Amino acid sequence: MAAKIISGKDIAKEIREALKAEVSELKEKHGIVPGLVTILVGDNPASVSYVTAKQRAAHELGFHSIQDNQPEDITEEALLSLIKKYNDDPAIHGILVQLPLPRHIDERKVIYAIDPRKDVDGFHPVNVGKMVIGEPCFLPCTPHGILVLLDRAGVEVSGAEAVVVGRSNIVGKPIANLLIQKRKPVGNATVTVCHTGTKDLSFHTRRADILIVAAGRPKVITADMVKEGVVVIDVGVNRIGTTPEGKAILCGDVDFDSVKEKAAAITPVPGGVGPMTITMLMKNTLESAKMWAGLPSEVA
Ligand SMILES: Nc1nc(=O)c2c([nH]1)NC[C@@H]1CN(c3ccc(C(=O)N[C@@H](CCC(=O)O)C(=O)O)cc3)C=[N+]21
Repeated sequence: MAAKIISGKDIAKEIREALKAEVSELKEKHGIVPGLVTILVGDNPASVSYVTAKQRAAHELGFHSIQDNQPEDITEEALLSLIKKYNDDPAIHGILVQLPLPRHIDERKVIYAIDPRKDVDGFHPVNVGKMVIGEPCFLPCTPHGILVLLDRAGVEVSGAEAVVVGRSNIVGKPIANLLIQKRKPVGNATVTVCHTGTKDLSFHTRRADILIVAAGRPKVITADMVKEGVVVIDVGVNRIGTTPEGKAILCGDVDFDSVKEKAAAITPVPGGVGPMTITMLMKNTLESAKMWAGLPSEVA
């Protein structure tokens, strides 16, 4: 069986159209413009390209958006006071500090410094805690995007065996948590969480009806490790080379070419989860703007 390709790119485009309409309505009816600041420390090429994509999306939706570039050697103290400035800025509803940060800066301190009501990444412990107990909050963008992808692709999640490979704070842990919740439309799965050190990884992955891979290693999941008819969500973004024109060559954590022959559905890399991550950042920022204005919102 050749898999249905779940195009995150197309689904993201549809959702952004809907968000755009909502942004204009918010502007017309209430005079509110969602505001997003993305803070980039240094000039790591991958980080620059992600932040640029986020800013482009924000512009396209009609957000007030600020790209705040800081030098690699900014002190932790200066970065923390910059965050405080945006915490206190009423035109800003979402603050994103691009990770990873240089080694001399404590990421924990930075995440704790962001006002949880502007934490559109969903990384602050207040939001992580609310997510775990099922309260309205900012969901982390990648797991949030995966929920939407599964919903839009019509995947039956309730009662399914979902296997997550990877246990990071930004993908593995939160997606496993969300999938076990009594949550509609996507939830009520039976979840196993593995990682690259799991004994007999393929014993687990072969049981999966839904396989979510965020291992951070190129092509760790091969065709022999999955069952016929599985739905595969590939979260990996690995740069494995450069084209003669100087563009990065990307691949996922799944060996797409072989796995697609056995899967019922699969997300590609690029064009799968990545565009959804950015779209959910926009969604969270819009919901934040509504919350700050005292309007009904999904995050409060
Ligand atoms: N505070 C913070 N929040 C983040 O959300 C965050 C972060 N730091 N640090 C890095 C990771 C990574 N991430 C991606 C977003 C979009 C694509 C994406 O759109 N990828 C395109 C390809 C992009 C390309 O060509 O490089 C695709 O898969 O089609 C990928 C990765 C967000 N992250």
